[in-house]
Amino acid sequence: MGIRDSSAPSVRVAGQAPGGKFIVIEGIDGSGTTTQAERYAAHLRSRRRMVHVTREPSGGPIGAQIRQVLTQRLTLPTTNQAQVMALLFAADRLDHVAAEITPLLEDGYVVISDRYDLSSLAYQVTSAQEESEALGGPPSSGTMLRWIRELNRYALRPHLTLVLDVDPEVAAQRRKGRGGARELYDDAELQARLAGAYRRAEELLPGDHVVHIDGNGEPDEIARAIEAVLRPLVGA
Ligand SMILES: Nc1ncnc2c1ncn2[C@@H]1O[C@H](COP(=O)(O)OP(=O)(O)O)[C@@H](O)[C@H]1O
Ligand SMILES: Cc1cn([C@H]2C[C@H](O)[C@@H](COP(=O)(O)OP(=O)(O)O)O2)c(=O)[nH]c1=O
Repeated sequence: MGIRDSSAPSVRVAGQAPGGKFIVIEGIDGSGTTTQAERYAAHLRSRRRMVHVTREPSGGPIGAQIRQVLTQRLTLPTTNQAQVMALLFAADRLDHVAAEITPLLEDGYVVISDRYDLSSLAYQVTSAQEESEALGGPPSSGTMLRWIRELNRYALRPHLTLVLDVDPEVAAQRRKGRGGARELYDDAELQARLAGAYRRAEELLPGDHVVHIDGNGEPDEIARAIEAVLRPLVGA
């Protein structure tokens, strides 16, 4: 079981809330973030800790709109689609932090978010790059990366971001097993590029504490690795 730890203190503009702990879990579609967020919460509950699992897009009003786009119930114009999505996700994130995450942290909860701004830095940067390539345009990733960081300047920094690194073929098999309708980013080539972006997550989030966990194995083995990584931070 491989673990890679950036061990950097947070130096981003937005501070960390006092009280509880804010943990983010990230990875490509089908990497197991939902499964592992729930498993870790169950572990903490069994130790009588106050824990809350949330996700992005959030359950708030902007999150609901984003889900309509992801399920292609709502269609955006194809030009600058990644930019529009980045704006929607950044707006949803600030609402999510203010309405749900910060109040619970202030009450001392461990808040686990299934996705946060690393998803925007991976998905929207990579899909903008694909769009630009399809139009025969110049590489756009540096500009887009800086712009998305700016959009998320006021997003509360997590105490720790866990990245589940999973081979895109393994994740695709899992998505197939899970069933459900095809979503906006459900494309093999995009998911392979995203897996590469996640492997370089600490470059996308300079100053944040990022830990990689090999997510290809059995759920129990991954859950044990996550508990070991988070024990010093959470104390359980
Ligand atoms: N380590 C694992 N090994 C095999 N299957 C898994 C593993 N983790 C999750 N799954 C299954 O794969 C599917 C996708 O997992 P999920 O947690 O929903 O991923 P994500 O939220 O990252 O898209 C689900 O059906 C889940 O039960
Ligand atoms: C938070 C966030 C998610 N996303 C994408 C990643 C997923 O494809 C989708 C979330 O949909 P969801 O159905 O929750 O997928 P999963 O169970 O794999 O997390 O939204 C972004 O593109 N940017 C973001 O900032």
